[in-house]
Amino acid sequence: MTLEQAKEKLAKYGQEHVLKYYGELNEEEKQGILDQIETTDMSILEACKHKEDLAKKGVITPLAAMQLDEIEANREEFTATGIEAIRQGKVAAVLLAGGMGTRLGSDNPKGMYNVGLTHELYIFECLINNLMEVVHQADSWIHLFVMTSDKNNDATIAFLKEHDFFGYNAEYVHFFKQEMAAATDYEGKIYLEEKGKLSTSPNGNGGWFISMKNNGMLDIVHREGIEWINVFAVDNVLQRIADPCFIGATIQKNCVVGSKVVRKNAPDEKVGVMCLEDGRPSIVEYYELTDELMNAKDEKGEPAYNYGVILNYLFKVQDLEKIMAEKMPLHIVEKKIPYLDENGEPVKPEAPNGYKFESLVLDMIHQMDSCLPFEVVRRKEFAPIKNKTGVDSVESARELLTENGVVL
Ligand SMILES: CC(=O)N[C@H]1[C@@H](OP(=O)(O)O)O[C@H](CO)[C@@H](O)[C@@H]1O
Repeated sequence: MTLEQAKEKLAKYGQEHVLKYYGELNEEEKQGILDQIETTDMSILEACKHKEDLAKKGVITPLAAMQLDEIEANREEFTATGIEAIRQGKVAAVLLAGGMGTRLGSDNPKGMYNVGLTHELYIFECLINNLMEVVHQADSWIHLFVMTSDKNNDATIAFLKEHDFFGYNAEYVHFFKQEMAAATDYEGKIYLEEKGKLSTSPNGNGGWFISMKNNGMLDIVHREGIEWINVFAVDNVLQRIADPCFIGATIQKNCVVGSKVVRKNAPDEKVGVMCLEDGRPSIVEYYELTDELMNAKDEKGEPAYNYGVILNYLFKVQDLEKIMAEKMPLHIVEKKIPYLDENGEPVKPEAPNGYKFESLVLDMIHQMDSCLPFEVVRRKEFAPIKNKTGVDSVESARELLTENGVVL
């Protein structure tokens, strides 16, 4: 993009200030900021002006989950169907790993965190070990797509190569980067991180399929005849990936999405809850859950919204492609954003000073016609590492790993 074109685009969105230091930049930096201006979706900044209209929910009603007893009664049949789909190469997995281990006190990609005590055991390693169990069971490799971000792509690739992909077949591992979104002040003006660099952050986990497309990954999906994609989060070390029983149940129930859920351990547990919204499958994120929904009871007196998602979804590719052109709701998150002050000096704020814009994978569920919430045993499949200590931490995950026979 030329300087003229950049100016034109910036003027349209009232962001001309980002070129304030353009004259001071060297040629490479100039090109850098022009490229950034070209690739940044600025229409989303308009969102700031209509904050109230964003991500508004419709009428929420309960959605029943397939519970453990029903799953047990059909385990063999579901598993056989799932294994068959895997053997036919119809199933792939997508690891959402764009994040850093900042909250764990690490500067590395989150997946590089070592949860081992007497020997090294990295989060990535735990996940690959889990997937390997299915590879052995099905006697078939499963394509694993790894979503990284600008912040951690090179480190992630180098780390996995250095460790020989923890025994996974490298031909079945593919990397792609999630896109970045601009971060702004409270007036919707983009911050500068450096004189030649807009302040940006990963665009949320809802952009994963579009990013796969933009990075040429769908060519692989089509070439290989992949029909189902299991997306999952990097932070859950007990995550069962490409679980044949889950895949089989989703296929047999004729659903276009499956979502692994756990019975909530408290009404205010920090998990999104499965529900129907205006009659379609949906998820209300924990910070948007009203007291009324939190305490609602069904006819049996049980909590009506009792199934929390563990960020493990199985999507039908065909249906993902159908919704690709649809706009996703944007979530605005208040954050501490490093920026340059009036004198061009870098500032690391102590308190939130602006917005980041994210689209969320759970909003994709609402765009789908049907979803099977599939209950799993919490202590066998859910050990998320969000913090260093306390609830959902390295400590609690270690306890659960040990309980499941993993030697730390
Ligand atoms: C946008 C999104 O996918 N949020 C997920 C995700 O939330 P966190 O804020 O990352 O903890 O993980 C939770 C499970 O650990 C899940 O319940 C929730 O819905």
